[in-house]
Amino acid sequence: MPKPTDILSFAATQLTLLDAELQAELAETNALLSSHTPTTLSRAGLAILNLTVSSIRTGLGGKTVVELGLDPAVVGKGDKPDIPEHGIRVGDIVAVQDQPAGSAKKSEKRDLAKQGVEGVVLRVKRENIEIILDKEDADVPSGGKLWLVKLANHITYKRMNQTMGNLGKLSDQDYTPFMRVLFGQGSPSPLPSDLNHGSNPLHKLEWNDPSLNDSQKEAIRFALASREIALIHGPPGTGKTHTVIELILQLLKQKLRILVCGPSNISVDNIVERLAPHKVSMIRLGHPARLLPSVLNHSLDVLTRTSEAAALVQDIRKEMDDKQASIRKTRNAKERRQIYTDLKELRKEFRERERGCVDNLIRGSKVVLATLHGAGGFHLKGQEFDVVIVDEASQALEAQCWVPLMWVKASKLVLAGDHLQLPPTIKSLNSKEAKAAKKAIEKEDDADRVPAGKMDAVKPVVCTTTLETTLFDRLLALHGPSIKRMLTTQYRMHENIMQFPSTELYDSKLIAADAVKHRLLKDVPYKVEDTDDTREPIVFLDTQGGDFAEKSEDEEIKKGGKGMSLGDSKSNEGEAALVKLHVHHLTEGGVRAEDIAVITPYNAQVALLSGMLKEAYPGIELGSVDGFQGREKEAVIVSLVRSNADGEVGFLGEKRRLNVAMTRAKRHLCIVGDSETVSRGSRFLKAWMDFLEENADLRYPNISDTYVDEAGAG
Ligand SMILES: Nc1ncnc2c1ncn2[C@@H]1O[C@H](COP(=O)(O)OP(=O)(O)OP(=O)(O)O)[C@@H](O)[C@H]1O
Repeated sequence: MPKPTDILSFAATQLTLLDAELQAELAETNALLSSHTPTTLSRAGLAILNLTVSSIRTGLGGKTVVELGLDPAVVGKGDKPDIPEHGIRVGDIVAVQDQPAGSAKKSEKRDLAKQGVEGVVLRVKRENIEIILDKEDADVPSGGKLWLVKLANHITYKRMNQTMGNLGKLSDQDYTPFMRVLFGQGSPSPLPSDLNHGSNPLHKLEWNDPSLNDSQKEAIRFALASREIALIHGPPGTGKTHTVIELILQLLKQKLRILVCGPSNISVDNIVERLAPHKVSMIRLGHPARLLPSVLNHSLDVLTRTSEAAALVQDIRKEMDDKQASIRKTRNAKERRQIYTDLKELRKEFRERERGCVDNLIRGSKVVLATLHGAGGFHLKGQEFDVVIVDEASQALEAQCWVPLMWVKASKLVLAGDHLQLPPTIKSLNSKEAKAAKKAIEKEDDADRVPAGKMDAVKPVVCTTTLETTLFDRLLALHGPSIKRMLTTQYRMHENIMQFPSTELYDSKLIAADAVKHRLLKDVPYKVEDTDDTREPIVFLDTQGGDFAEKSEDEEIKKGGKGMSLGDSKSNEGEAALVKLHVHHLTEGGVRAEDIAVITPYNAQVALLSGMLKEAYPGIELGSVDGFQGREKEAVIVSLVRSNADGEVGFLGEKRRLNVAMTRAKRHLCIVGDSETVSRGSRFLKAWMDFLEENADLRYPNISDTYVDEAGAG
């Protein structure tokens, strides 16, 4: 019997864990801000110096938008006023402050982090950057030079916290039967007994895409027939989004109203783009600056401007802009106060009119799309949907999934994802709260342990969660595999590349589509020579023997938003040289650098490789395994890095990370690693090394090869 999850204690645990996660993120940002000078932060891409306000206007929701550009005093004569390269992106939370002197002491800087105004980056252009301010009456520092600095993103936490807070306030009679199923207090309604037979009406569906494969069709029928929950399990390259699109079209044929969400803007935009050719009446919520240009025509903002009611809203917007402009000209405190009062009134009026206009638009749409977080905006409060679909569901925190579920009225949920790839990144994994939650889970597991050999008959049960447990994981654990259907034909990898992950992780169920199963690099649709490398789907450069030892390094702050983490990382120079050599061989054979990706679990190795490869091969893509999830390339080289006498594998011990690493390549996968060290890491790693030994083109490079060929390798 599945053990039901106590909803109140679930909400309380989530709140504690979310708070620990926020604290971890704040601590990381504070450590950065307090221990580095503004110049270092700017070099690391986390701050922009020497700015001034170039204009202030009213944006969506009546919020103040400040545009910042480079201070003309720092722009050389005849130079373009372009902002130097930085890693601040749309959606980032930033503070705008008077710029501290370059020599400011650490403690002064720490205080500064609390001054100035905070806001969200709305638009990033070469010459300026726009920020929506959080507080309506915030006074932007003016006069001297300003700087802008990236802060921890606490806004997403706020919404998740509110959601979990609201969940925790419900009483027993508030729980709908749908919610009870989500917490195992009820079982999903039984499926029609003839679902798998031709007699069921769902077998007479007219498909919009006749090329759907059988597992995709079965998943769609299953999702249509399920009353409360359906999980669509899409291993790498199996057309998960393809299936979701067809599902949406079928639901629309049944005249149902659908809310489609994903954890990121890109996951949602991807669906909008693929639905657009089907002429679906849909609306995409979310700020236009965060949406892909191709999606804008479906965005609420653009539709609001082009609809009839829009004119009324525009009038007020103009009046507010004029008032904003006048504040800056006024020095008189009394006048300024009056203007703020007027603005407040106008803002109220603006919101009311805007709400009316927006409400009409949204209520008229059969498909509404938003990020999970965005679905919690006031626009959707209490609206009714027949089905909520979450794509990339295993990339979302459970609390994130509850944002739409608590906010709109819905009675059915479809999750599409792959719980065997990486879950969302968690920073507080080792916090006190996270450890306590893990312990509680282990205790539950122990209580449920069954005699060996009977395991299959028992469903795993997870009543307590860590932040890493996604809703997808928890539902699967709660109700067992009968609530999911797996897509089994993959359209990405050569069959040899697919084989190991299929056997080890997907019950040997994956099948390579005919179009891809024998594709090699030498067959790409441009001229590539037939070489020892281009004719091999898998190459293993085994560095065993101890000559290619790893190195530990303290990671410096890196350029760009994602590289904020400080701490211990690993690199391996010998492996990096082998990677370079392999890239050299591939490109010599005619493979374009743009068709090659080099990935590795360690940031220090990314940095090392970047220094060695970027200049010689500008088109090549380099990055962490985690950052490459969801992507694919013709040729992928994976540098495993770990090589030590103790068999320490750290990060590599995570199966889901390895799964991502080994399933990105379409035609050629080259693994560079030390089989001796790696195979000691886990049973899974041992099995992988054995598989490579038998099935890959196995090579034992010599450290001296890397010196000789280095010279010739560009
Ligand atoms: N039935 C099908 N017939 C032919 N090609 C298909 C079919 N289904 C999916 N594909 C192709 O497979 C590829 C992957 O599809 P899609 O982008 O939907 O995958 P996904 O599973 O969402 O991706 P990921 O593996 O990154 O999660 C696409 O190129 C798509 O056109």
